[in-house]
Amino acid sequence: MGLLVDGIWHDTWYETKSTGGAFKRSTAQFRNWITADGSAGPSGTDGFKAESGRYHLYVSYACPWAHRTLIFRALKGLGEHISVSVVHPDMLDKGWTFETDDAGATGDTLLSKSYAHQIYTEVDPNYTGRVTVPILWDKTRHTIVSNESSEIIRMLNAAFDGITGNTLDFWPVEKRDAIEEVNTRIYDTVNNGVYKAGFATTQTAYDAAIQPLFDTLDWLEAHLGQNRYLLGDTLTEADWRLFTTLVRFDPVYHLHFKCNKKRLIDYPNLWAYTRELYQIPGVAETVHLGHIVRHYHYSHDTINPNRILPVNPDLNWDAPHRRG
Ligand SMILES: N[C@@H](CCC(=O)N[C@@H](CS)C(=O)NCC(=O)O)C(=O)O
Repeated sequence: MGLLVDGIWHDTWYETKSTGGAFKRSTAQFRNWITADGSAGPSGTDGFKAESGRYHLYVSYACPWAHRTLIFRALKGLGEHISVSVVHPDMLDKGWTFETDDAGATGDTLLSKSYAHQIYTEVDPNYTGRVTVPILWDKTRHTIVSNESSEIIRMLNAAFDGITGNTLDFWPVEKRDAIEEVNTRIYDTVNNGVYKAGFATTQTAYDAAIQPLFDTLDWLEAHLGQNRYLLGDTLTEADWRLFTTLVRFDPVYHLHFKCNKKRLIDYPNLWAYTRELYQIPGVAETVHLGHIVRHYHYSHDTINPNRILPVNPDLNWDAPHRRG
């Protein structure tokens, strides 16, 4: 675990002293958008036109943010249009690596790098910042389009529709305000909330994260008792953003991040909802619990210094969900 400073890799854990033990996630720096005609998106520059075979995704199967992009690639029929490399689940002193000695870790099938930080310095030899996945790479311009998953999924949602003919819309215009509202609460208290609990280095910081997390899960349990999806009858990006955290909840966050007031399976509606999303064709193939469990427990030695992997209960993801 580390970061780049002026293009040089430094092996240091997250700094939490200056924030009273609280984990603060840094902001992604590459913020261009792929669009259907190559015009600029809401941020960044123009010139990233949707074209088959032009773009490459670097992901970790363990990472909930990268997982969103894999789900959109699958659901939007982009498998044959956007290639993928998968990092090794262990993120140790060199950060994400392209070692291949774990089933599913592909190596860097595009640029043949050894470490993900070399992809960042390929674009900016003086890059300063964290080296995160997902990374969306442009083979034509030899640069990073974006390293912000919330924006990558919105590009994949629409930019390639003219190429694929897939018009599924997970970010419908008329629901965008409502999606934003639910995303904000879920990001702060659930998606990032589990990290705030897990990476807290003081009791106060942990306590400040854990209550809002379970308050939101209790609210979601009630909400999903009345609604099939977060926004009612329409499946939207808000559901997929929640899903990648829920799928990791019992295998990892419950124990490793001390989010243990309740398990996912203690919430009947949330658990059935998670299974419904899991069972949508194409989604199960994006869920790699082996990488998920291995990554967190093996990589975060400040939390689990002996790197012992827990056995974990078997969850039946294929059990009928009986929703809808
Ligand atoms: N804002 C980013 C966050 C991505 C992120 O934090 N990814 C984690 C993996 S789950 C990572 O690569 N962390 C490495 C680090 O922080 O050094 C996004 O959503 O795309």
